[in-house]
Amino acid sequence: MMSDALIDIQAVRHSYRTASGPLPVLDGLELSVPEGGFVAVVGPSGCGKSTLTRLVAGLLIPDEGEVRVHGSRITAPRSNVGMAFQNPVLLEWRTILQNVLLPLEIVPTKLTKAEGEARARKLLALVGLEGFENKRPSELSGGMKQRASLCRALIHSPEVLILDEPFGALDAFTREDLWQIMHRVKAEEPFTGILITHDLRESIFLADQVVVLSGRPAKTQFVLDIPDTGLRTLDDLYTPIAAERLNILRHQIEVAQGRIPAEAVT
Ligand SMILES: Nc1ncnc2c1ncn2[C@@H]1O[C@H](COP(=O)(O)OP(=O)(O)OP(=O)(O)O)[C@@H](O)[C@H]1O
Repeated sequence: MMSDALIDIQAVRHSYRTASGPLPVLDGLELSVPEGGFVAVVGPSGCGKSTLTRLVAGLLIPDEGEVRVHGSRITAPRSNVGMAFQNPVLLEWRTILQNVLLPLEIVPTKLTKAEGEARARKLLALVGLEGFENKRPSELSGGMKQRASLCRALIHSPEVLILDEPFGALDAFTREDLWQIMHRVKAEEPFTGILITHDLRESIFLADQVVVLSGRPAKTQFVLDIPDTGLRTLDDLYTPIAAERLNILRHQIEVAQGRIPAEAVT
């Protein structure tokens, strides 16, 4: 199918082979992210959200259906992807700056060593870590480590940024700080991204589209567009429209969990 989406997932089905037989995880996954788009994916625990990120990174080829990036079918692992996870996994024997530079040692880059370092310093300043370049990971708080991990995911200007619950382990205030930092980063360093999250407020604050997956095997159950209304502030989460969006998504999650019938929310 022709599409101008940067990431285009169509009719994907996949089962893991396990000792006790095939485990169907995805059945009817559809997802489309335009260039510069930021899509949040929410769904019941264990429904296949991380599996979706593996498909986009080319770490997993689906049994059926297609995963395309820029129109090309993904058939092998992709280096042009940036990833950040709940656990920031920074290397203790490297400084923060050296940690951020790590992807440039692994994936092909046009940047010289000096340019790479300048970019790393710029990204660190953008997330408020100026002055921490030469610290070790253990000298940083959880939120600061996660900010460094975000810089590392962006250092090679990836075609796609995949964030798999990056703020999940942080306390509520730190998480809200990170949300605001994400907006700053997106404005200064535009990216195309997929955010996996369990936090509905996070999804409507950060993304321009929220995709709800059904229970396993997951299909795309519901899509909510969040129109671009310019810069978002935390106050926007306490408006009637935000309350309405959260209510819609909460009900969709209840449907996905099988706790209420689909008819109850239409
Ligand atoms: N390599 C694998 N082999 C077999 N089963 C797997 C494999 N990876 C994941 N699974 C199973 O597939 C299902 C979906 O896993 P996945 O990690 O994609 O879900 P998730 O939605 O990200 O979960 P959570 O919300 O708990 O983070 C789970 O039941 C998991 O146990």
